[in-house]
Amino acid sequence: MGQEPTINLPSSSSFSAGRVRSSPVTLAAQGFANYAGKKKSDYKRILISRIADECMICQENDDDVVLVLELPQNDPLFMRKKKLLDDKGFALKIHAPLKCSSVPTLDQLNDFSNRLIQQARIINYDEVEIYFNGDSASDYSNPRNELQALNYLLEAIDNSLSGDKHMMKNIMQNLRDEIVDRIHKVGSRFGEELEFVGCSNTDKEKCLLDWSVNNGARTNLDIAYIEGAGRGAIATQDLKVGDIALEIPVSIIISEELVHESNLFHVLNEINGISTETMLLLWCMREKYNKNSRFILFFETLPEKFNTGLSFGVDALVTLDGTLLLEEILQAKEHLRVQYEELFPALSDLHPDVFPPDLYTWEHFLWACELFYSNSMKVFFTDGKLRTCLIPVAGFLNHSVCPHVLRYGRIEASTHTLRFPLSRACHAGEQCFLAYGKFSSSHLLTFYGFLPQEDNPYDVIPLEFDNLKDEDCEDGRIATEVPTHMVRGTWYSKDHGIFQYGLPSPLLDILRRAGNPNWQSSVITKEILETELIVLRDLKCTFQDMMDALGDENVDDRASWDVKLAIEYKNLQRRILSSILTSCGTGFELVECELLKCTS
Ligand SMILES: C[S@@+](CC[C@H](N)C(=O)[O-])C[C@H]1O[C@@H](n2cnc3c(N)ncnc32)[C@H](O)[C@@H]1O
Repeated sequence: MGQEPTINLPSSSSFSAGRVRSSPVTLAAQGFANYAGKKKSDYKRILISRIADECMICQENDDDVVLVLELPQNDPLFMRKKKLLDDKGFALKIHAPLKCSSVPTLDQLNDFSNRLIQQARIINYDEVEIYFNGDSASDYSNPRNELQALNYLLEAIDNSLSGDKHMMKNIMQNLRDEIVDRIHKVGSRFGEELEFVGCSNTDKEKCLLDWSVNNGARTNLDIAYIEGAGRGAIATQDLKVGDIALEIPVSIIISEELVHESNLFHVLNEINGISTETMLLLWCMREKYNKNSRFILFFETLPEKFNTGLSFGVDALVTLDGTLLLEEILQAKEHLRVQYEELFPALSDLHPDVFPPDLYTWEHFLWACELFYSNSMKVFFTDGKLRTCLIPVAGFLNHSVCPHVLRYGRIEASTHTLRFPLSRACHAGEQCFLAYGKFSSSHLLTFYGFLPQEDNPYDVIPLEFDNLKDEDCEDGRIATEVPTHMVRGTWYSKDHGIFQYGLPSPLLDILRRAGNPNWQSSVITKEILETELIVLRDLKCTFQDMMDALGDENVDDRASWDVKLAIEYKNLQRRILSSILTSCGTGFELVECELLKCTS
C-alpha cells in the first residue's frame, strides 16, 4: 500500500503530500468530491457544470458603452476573486473605450475583448485555477474553464442583443463574432481525432434512440462505437455554439419517482437514513431483469461489465503500489462493501419477494454502483429539487477536458425537457463530448474506468502542511476545505523564470516564509537567494521520494485491461513528478547563478 511521504522542512515545519479525500462516503451511489471548490466533506458527484443564475448585464449610457459584469455574492470564492479583480484594476462595471456613435477599430475591439475575457476568466475561476493562475489571467491553461468564461460573455452579449435598445447592436455583434472565434480556437487546439468510428453493432443503441425520439426526445446525435471508449455520440450535422445537441423529456428520465411507484418503496422507506439515490440504485438492480419494464431498451444497452477502478483485480492493485490511488480505490470499495452488508442479506431474508436473493448479490450491487458512478447525472427539477438520474441516450456521451456540452442539468420549465446545448461547435461526424465534472484522472479511473488522453488540469497533487500557516486566511482559501496547497505538471505554467520555476506562487511563498520569516519578494539579497535554494532543495527531495515510491517503469503489452490502466496511471504520475523535479533542478541552477553574481 502507498505510504504518504513526510519530510522535515526548515524551521522545523513538516508537511506531508497526500490525497485529501479519505473520509468514507455515506451513500452508495455517491462519488468522491473533486478538488475544484467542493468541500472535502461533500462527496456528492456533481455533473452540473454551472448554475445559470449568474449572468452579465449590458447597459447603454448615452454614447458610452458600459458593461456590468456580475460576480455573484454567493460564489464560494467571492472574496478571492474580488481581490484578484481589484489587484488587476478590473472594475465590475466597465466603461468601454468605445462610443455607440462611432465605428470601433479592430484594435479597439481586440483590446476590449481581451480585457473582457480576462475578467470573465477570473469570475469563472475555480479553486484550482485561482491557485495556479491567480497571478495572471492573461492566458488560460484549462480549456474547460476558458469555454465557460467565453460562453459567459456570449450569453451576456446575446442578452444585450435581444434587448430593446439597438444603439450598441453593431458593437455587440462584432464582439460576439470575436468571442465565437475564440471559442473555435479553443476547440481546434483540442480537436480530437476519432481513431475509429464503427457501426459494428449499434442495433440496441438504435432501438433506444428510436424509442427516445418516439417518446419526445430530439437529437442531433447518432450513436457509434469508438476505439477505446465504447459507445459515443456523433453529430449528425454541423452544430454551432448554442445549438441543442440533445433534448430529453422528463417522462423518460429515470429518477426517484419510479421508486415511489414500486413495491420497494414501502420497505425502503422504513429504513432509517437510506438515501433516495440508494433506493433508486436498488430499484435498478431489479428493474434490469424485469422483462416488462418500460425502460427495458435502456437496460439492454448497458454493459455487462463496467471496468472501473472499483473492479480492479489483484494484479492491477499491486501495480498501483506507491500511488495514492491505491488507497482511494481500496477505501471506496470497502465503503461500498459496508453499505451492501448493512442492507443484505437482511432485506432479502425479510422480503425475498421484493428483494430476490439472486438479484441482490454483492456482484450485482457493485455493478449498480459502477452504473451510477459512471452514468448518473444530478438534475435540478422544476420543483427546485436536485435528483440523481439515469438519462437514456445522454448516457452515451463521453467525457473530454475540452467538452462541447458544459452547461446542462436543469429541467427547462417551458418544455419539461433536459437540454444539452453546445458551448463549442461540433461538426457533422465529430464526436460530441460532455463535461462530467472537474475531475482528476484518479477520480475518472476509479469511478469511470478511463484516463483522458489529453492533459487534465485537475491532475493535482495536494500538499498538506502540519505547522505552516497561510497568512491570508481571510481570503476564503482555508474556509473552502479543499487542499490549501498543491502542485501539478509544470508544463501548464507560462513562467519558468527565477522565483517562479513553473511552480505555484502560493506554495513557494509559504515555504519561503517558513524558511525566512523576513522574506520579501521586492528585495533580492544573498539571504533571500539562500532561502530560495533551501526551498527548492526540499521540494526536490519530497517529489524525488514520491517518484522513487513509484518504482521502475512497468511495461506489459499483453497485460489485462486493469493492469494496463494501472500502468498508464503510474506513467502519468511519473510525468507530473518528473516535470516538477526538472523545474526544481533548473530553478536551483538559476538561483545559484544569481547568487554567484551577488557574491562576486
Ligand atoms: C456515461 S458513459 C458514456 C458511454 C460509454 N462510452 C458507453 O459505451 O456506454 C461513461 C463511460 O464511458 C467511457 N468514457 C467516457 N469518456 C471517455 C473517454 N474520454 N475516453 C475513454 N472512455 C470514456 C468510460 O467507460 C465511462 O465509464
